[in-house]
Amino acid sequence: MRTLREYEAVARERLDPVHYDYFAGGAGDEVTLRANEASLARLALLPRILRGGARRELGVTLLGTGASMPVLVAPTAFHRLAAPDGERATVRAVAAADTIMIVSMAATVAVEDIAAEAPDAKLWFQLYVQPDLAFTEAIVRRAEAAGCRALVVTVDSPALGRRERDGRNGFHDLPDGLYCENLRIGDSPGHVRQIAMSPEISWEHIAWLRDVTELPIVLKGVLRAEDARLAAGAGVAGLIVSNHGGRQLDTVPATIDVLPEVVDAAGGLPVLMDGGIRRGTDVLKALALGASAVAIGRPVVWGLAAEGEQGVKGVLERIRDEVDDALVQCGCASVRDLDRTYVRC
Ligand SMILES: Cc1cc2nc3c(=O)[nH]c(=O)nc-3n(C[C@H](O)[C@H](O)[C@H](O)COP(=O)(O)O)c2cc1C
Ligand SMILES: CCCCC(=O)C(=O)O
Repeated sequence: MRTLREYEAVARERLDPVHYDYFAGGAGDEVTLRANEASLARLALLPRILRGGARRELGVTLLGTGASMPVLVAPTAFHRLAAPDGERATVRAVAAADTIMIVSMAATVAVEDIAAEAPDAKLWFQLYVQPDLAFTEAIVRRAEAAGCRALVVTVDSPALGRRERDGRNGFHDLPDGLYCENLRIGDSPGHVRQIAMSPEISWEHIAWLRDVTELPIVLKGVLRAEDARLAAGAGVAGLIVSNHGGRQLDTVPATIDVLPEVVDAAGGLPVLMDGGIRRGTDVLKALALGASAVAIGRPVVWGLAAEGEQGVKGVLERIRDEVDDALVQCGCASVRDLDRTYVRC
């Protein structure tokens, strides 16, 4: 497989079609799902000439965590549906690539076991704040104890998105034997249905979370400038511009289209972006428009389904090569050289 899209084609052949639809699908008419990739494709890169460097610097530091490239692994649920070792295979590949894995709260391997599988892996933990604060705090303590270095709080899910493919396929729960291991309490296994996506979660919960943990808090799912301003005022450490890969509210804008206004409102906080990143050129466009880094969701799942750990490694190395190629073609020696003049809107 030479490209991220080729990994998707192989994954599609290997996966149970019901599980493929869960991974691939979006909400409603999937307008936003398509828009993420389409808007990135529509932007043009404007390279400089007669400059650059013999070697490119791709590394970034995010909230004190170094990554060898500006491409992180977005939190995605249920990796054991894609490959038997699930998140264990993913974390080995992520550690080898020296980037950051954002572990999903809905992982099918416990965060402690993910951390133990690759002790030098750099992990952040994704959290859906639960109305049961004692339960939420217990999960935060587990993530801290496992060595996670940031909490990524998903704020675009006051309710689960309307995923019509899953409805048609009757996919509402994990098959027997697979559990949401981060929700396990004592001997009772964690079930997907236990994850509350609650419309009652508010800024007060973010303030509560700041009191509960020393970990930096990143809000994932920001699309509007005024929310970025509120976030900066609420003492969060970073933002992720995300529409959940088109899986929550359909017809919201493509993430790349709102990135600049969120960056301008974020008061200097690091802003990451995800949604539709499939090529090195997509990464450059997001960085040029102010992102500190991007994250990829589905391509990692496709690598995992196609070839397990090797497949995730393949996906990460191909996007790294493409970022390097796009930089050299743009006349840049470093990801830090990019600015808005490199993109024509
Ligand atoms: C199968 C799947 C599961 C996901 N699970 C989670 C999750 O558990 N928590 C979360 O915050 N986001 C979740 N997301 C959203 C991703 O973190 C990310 O925002 C999105 O996939 C980025 O778009 P991309 O798939 O086009 O790269 C999931 C996305 C997919 C495709
Ligand atoms: C209840 C788990 C939800 C995982 C998720 O966020 C997604 O499928 O997009």
